[in-house]
Amino acid sequence: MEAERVQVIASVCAANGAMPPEFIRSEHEQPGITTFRGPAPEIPVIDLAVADQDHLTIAVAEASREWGIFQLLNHGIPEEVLRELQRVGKEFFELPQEEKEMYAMDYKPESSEGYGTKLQKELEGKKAWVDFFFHYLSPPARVNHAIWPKKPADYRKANEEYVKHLVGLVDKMLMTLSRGLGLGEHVLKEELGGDGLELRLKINYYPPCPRPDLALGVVAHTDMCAITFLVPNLVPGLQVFKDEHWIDVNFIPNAVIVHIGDQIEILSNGTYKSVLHRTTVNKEKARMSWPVFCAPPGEMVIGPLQQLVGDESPAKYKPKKYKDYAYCKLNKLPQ
Ligand SMILES: O=C(O)CCC(=O)C(=O)O
Ligand SMILES: [Fe+2]
Repeated sequence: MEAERVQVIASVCAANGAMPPEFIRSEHEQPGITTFRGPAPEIPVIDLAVADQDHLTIAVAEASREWGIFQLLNHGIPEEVLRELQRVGKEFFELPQEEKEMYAMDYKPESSEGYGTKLQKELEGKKAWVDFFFHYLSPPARVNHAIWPKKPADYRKANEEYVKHLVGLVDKMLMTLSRGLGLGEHVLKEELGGDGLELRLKINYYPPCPRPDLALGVVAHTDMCAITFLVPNLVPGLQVFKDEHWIDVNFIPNAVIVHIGDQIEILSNGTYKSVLHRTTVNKEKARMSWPVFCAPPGEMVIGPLQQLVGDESPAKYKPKKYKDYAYCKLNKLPQ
């Protein structure tokens, strides 16, 4: 089935100013109504250059317990590497439509890769104002360069450079999160498959939208993976649900945004929170973001760490193979 790309719909809207009704959210979701306008706390910002290991552990553990999301400064990924990742992704989405369609993904397995748009409408029959591209970045055995964009020509180089830096940051944060639970620093990574940990890039492309007050980019969700590392472009749009309010994440140039996902919430037996988040869109500008979802291999069984479970703190989640968890989540079945 040929999907209708939001980018194509948006170019028609830009010409006639009309907003297609399937993108108009009901009032309880509309960002124009539900975005909190009062003074809101900012999501935690953690500067890796100033934090010594103990302070870093305390800051990361607290942010992960209270928020499930934080921004990292001085994370060690050079600015030029981020700029290149963003440039090549943007150039891909600016290619003629028929060139992008050569990468159209098939939606069968959970691990699909390629160019896509959400086919099924969500609850209440509404559609998300976003197109995307998915592909693995790591481990090498999982990477299929045949599906990576061939244009621009330096797409591969820019992405390989990014992942080279990112894997070190992922390890560092998993070690920090382990220490924050009072565990040995390698515990979380091992429970997530060790070097088999899978990093999958998604590029989100949110075209300009005539009525950003009525539409949503990505609808409210928690990430099903273990942990997500996200780089946005300059257009704001990420919101998190905190203390019953949808609040905007403030933009900090060159920061990397870290989301705790469902699998770390489960491993930590609920100590760390998988953050509920969504995205809004912009009237004039295309918003883009580059989340990298870090997840265990599908066969790994994930459940509360036995070191964290006892009479005082019974297990809150059932152990489950990650692929079964993903299947239930994607099909909206109970876990
Ligand atoms: O675009 C963003 O900032 C967030 C996207 C997101 O939450 C997702 O793709 O899972
Ligand atoms: Fe997300």
